[in-house]
Amino acid sequence: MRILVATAVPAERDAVARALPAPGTETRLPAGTLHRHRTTTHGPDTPPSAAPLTTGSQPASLTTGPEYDLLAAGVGPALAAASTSGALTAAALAGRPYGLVVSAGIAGGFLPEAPLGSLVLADEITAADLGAETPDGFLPVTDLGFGTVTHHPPRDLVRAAATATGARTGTVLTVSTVTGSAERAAALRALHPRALAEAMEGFGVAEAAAAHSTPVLELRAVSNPVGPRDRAAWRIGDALTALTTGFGKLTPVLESWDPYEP
Ligand SMILES: O=C(O)c1cccc(C(=O)CC[C@H]2O[C@@H](n3cnc4c(=O)[nH]cnc43)[C@H](O)[C@@H]2O)c1
Repeated sequence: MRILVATAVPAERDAVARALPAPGTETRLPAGTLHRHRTTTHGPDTPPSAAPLTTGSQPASLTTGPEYDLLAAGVGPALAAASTSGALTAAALAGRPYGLVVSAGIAGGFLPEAPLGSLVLADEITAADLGAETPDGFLPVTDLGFGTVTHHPPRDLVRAAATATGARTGTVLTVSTVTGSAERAAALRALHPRALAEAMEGFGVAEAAAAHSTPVLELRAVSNPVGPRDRAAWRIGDALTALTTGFGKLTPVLESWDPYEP
């Protein structure tokens, strides 16, 4: 299976890359640069040092495992959607479509459920503020008769991935504005009681994946609490380390996942 992993920034992409065994090759697209990591399975006669990285004329004891394309897709839902869509379209036109898209990166966590350094897996990827303010409160665009505000990753995949990584599962919100006050954090939780984390790309990545009928997953490592802004208190390094560790535990699950299994 080919898997597209979309992060916001290169530091997050590189944190994911550190969990993958093979060195990446780079492919330029109009929408960004894909860093390709190919996993291989070695038979008893093929020491890893002798294994070629290309798929052409492989020895019988070497099979090609899943291929991961890592993309720093940009910050925010619109750029993330555009970049992800570009990569999905390029793959489809090349006759090598992706079987799964993963939105990965750091996030703000709602305390106490999602503490700093913890992992969160989305069972719902929700656009938190896509809608309209009315005198009676916020209305999602779906209540206005448009589009969608939530995407659901495959339930069996979320369950297996959470078991393997130790991540908590719940709603991951996508916002265009990072929350900066206790009042806004409380308002978001009132609207989305199952929310564990907020980030800025998941819904955009999921919209692009849905347009290509491709399943999506969102994995986040918590770098800061959702609430009053205190950038100096963000623990980005710890979150990137947690992302690497979590992604390393996730790969066997992705590699054994059968999208057609009921
Ligand atoms: O400065 C750095 O070294 C650095 C390294 C990795 C990532 C960053 C970012 O600033 C990533 C921005 C990205 O993170 C998500 N995020 C993190 N916390 C929150 C939050 O509280 N609310 C919303 N989004 C958050 C988000 O997806 C951003 O795109 C810097």
